Amino acid sequence: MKLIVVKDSEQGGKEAYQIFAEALKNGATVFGLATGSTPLTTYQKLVASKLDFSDAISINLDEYVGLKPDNPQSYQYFMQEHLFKSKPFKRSYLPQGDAKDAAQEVKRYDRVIAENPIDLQLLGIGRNGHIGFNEPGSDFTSATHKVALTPSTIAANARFFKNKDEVPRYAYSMGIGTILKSKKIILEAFGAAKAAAVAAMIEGPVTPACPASALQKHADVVAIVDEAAAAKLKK
Ligand SMILES: O=P(O)(O)OC[C@H]1O[C@](O)(CO)[C@@H](O)[C@@H]1O
Repeated sequence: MKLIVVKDSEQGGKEAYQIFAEALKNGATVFGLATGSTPLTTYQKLVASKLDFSDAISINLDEYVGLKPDNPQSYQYFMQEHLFKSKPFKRSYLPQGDAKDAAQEVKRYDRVIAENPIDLQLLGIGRNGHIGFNEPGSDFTSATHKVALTPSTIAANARFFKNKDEVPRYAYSMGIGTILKSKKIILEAFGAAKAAAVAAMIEGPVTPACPASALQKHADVVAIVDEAAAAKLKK
């Protein structure tokens, strides 16, 4: 795993932007995207740039179960607001939060990914080491699935809702197996709250206790980490 330590999320966004620009220049057409506060500076740089994604495809990592796409807390809405309305892609895919049949929905999403192999996947990391919504204990070979969120993730994401009770209890998420099939991966982590997860991801054993440690098995991962999130690394 290549590690880039930056001063702050602003610098981190610039580094990630460069990798997106390079990938696009080199013919990448399918971009895996993430939500949460972490990728925001990257999206700001993409929006401010001249990069053209109108021939490219985006595939998001996850979506809350039960939320309609026009719900302001949905990841579909988030992506529209922060990226797609300014930088449209030819096609943008997210799991459908209000799908009637969960089993069909995860199959549909896996077909989308199989038909559009991901060239560059952007990831954040949860305080408990989750990637996408693959919580500790997740199977490293998993495909898209319905996940029960842990109390720690519900508490962390409550800041985006009126209160904790409004946070959905389930999400659809690409699996770790799906994520590992991406050709190249950028993982961003900013802030002291991510320091323990970053140390476990990079220096800890490869174990489902830290889902992000699965990235040690991938040949082309760039971790972009700010100084606060890098603070618990030994080297
Ligand atoms: O970036 P945040 O808001 O700290 O969230 C951490 C991670 O958890 C998720 O929200 C779960 O999907 C990711 O999208 C994100 O990268």
